[in-house]
Parts: sequence; C-alpha cells; structure tokens
Amino acid sequence: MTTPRSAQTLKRRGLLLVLSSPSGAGKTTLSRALLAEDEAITLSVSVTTRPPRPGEVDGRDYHFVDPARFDAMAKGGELLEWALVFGHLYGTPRAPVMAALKAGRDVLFDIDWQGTQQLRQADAKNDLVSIFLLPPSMTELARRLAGRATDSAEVVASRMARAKDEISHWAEYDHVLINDDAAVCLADIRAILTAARLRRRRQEGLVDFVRELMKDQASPST
Ligand SMILES: Nc1nc2c(ncn2[C@@H]2O[C@H](COP(=O)(O)OP(=O)(O)O)[C@@H](O)[C@H]2O)c(=O)[nH]1
Ligand SMILES: Nc1ncnc2c1ncn2[C@@H]1O[C@H](COP(=O)(O)OP(=O)(O)O)[C@@H](O)[C@H]1O
Repeated sequence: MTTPRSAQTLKRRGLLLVLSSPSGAGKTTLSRALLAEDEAITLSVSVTTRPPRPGEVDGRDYHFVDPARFDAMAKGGELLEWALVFGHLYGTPRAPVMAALKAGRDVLFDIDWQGTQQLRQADAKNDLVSIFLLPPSMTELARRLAGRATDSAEVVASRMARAKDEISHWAEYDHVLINDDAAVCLADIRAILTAARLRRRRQEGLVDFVRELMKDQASPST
C-alpha cells in the first residue's frame, strides 16, 4: 500500500516548538507523550547545573554539568540561550538544534520565558511556535508539584512562589492552553504543531510539487 500524498509528506523546513509553564503544570509529561508518538520531532536536551532528580537520566532528561562547564559553554557560544531559574543555570546547546533543523526535523524545547524571549531574538525566530501551559488552578498546581514527590517541601514551596511570576508572561506566547485533562491538552498541542508544519512558507517541497502539477496532462480514464 502506498502512502497517500499530502502536504505533510513534502520536504519542509524544521520548526522550533517551545513549551513553557510554571513548574508542575505538565510540560515534561506532555513533551514525553508528544515525542513518543511523533517521529518528526526531537527534544532539545538542555544543560543544567541543577542536581538530577531521582529517576532522571543524564543525556536524556538533561546534561547535568557543573557551573564551570556551564560557564565555559556559555562563553564559548555553545548555547543558543540560557537563564538562571530557581537558583540553577539552564541552557540550550546550539549544535544539536541546528543539525536537526537543517535535516528538516522539528525541535521541542521545554524552557522558561527568559529562554523563549532569547529564541525570539535568534536567527530562527521565524520558525518559532510558542505554547504556554496554564494549570487549571493554583490548588491543582500545588497538588501536582507535591504529588511528583521528587522535590523536597522547600523546593516545592519555592516553585509555587515563582509560579505567578512565570504565569505573568503568558501573553507573550502564540498559543495558551489549560492543562486540565492531559489527553485534551496533548490533542491541542498536536493540532498546533500540524497547522504550523503546513504553513505555506515552511513547505519547500510545494514549489516543485505545484510545478509538476501544472505540467501534468490530465488523462481521464473512462
Ligand atoms: N531558559 C531555559 N530554561 C530551561 C531550560 N531547561 C529547562 N528550563 C526551565 O527551567 C525550569 C525548571 O526546570 P526543571 O528543574 O526541570 O523543573 P520543572 O519545570 O519543575 O520540571 C522550567 O521552567 C524549565 O522549562 C533551558 O535550557 N533554558
Ligand atoms: N493534566 C494532568 N492532570 C493531572 N496530573 C498531571 C497532568 N499533567 C501532569 N500531571 C502530573 O503533574 C506532575 C507535574 O508534571 P510535570 O510534567 O513534571 O510538570 P513540569 O514539567 O511542567 O514541571 C507530574 O506528577 C505529572 O504526572
């Protein structure tokens, strides 16, 4: 059986999909679900000076580095953006992102509002699609942070204290979703991604397709 032709199967430029939210609203959960079902998108694995949480794997969840290494990467221009969040440094390694985009793949970023602002200034700004996730309520956010059970009560409290600051940046994003039911939210993210992929200016393969279409002599089979 052959795959039916659709604009989705044509050659196109990769895009940058950013997910931001207050800590605990569900970025990691939704990112993992999206990555598991969509082979055309790659996660940008950040470097951080934060210690690993139980269950986190170096190179999969983050590249865990010490402050000296982080500093060297930032000074050496190896980071596309970086920021200080909750007292730790976080940054996006430049090379893997550039390689993925060049190969026509999309890249998913789980980064905060400071990093998103920096990406808006970068060369790839025209290929940036940003989504902000809101929790259904602050009570539910606190419940999710506590329920994750990977952080101390002190860390949970400091993340709750920062939540309203992060939320205050919601209007800077292209799309804003409420992550109440994760399945509904994931479907919305997929819809945004599909629409962004189908934008005409991203469809490099369309020019050739339309040229061939115009040359085609219709031969109706009766
Ligand atoms: N600017 C920037 N922020 C990042 C990066 N990686 C992670 N973050 C953000 O740092 C914050 C803390 O992340 P993390 O420690 O994993 O906690 P979590 O959001 O509670 O899971 C979140 O808002 C992340 O989106 C990065 O490379 N750059
Ligand atoms: N829609 C949802 N409904 C209920 N619990 C959720 C939902 N989305 C995420 N969670 C749970 O909330 C906690 C925090 O989610 P996580 O994805 O780690 O958030 P973030 O990466 O934004 O800090 C996790 O225990 C996760 O299983």
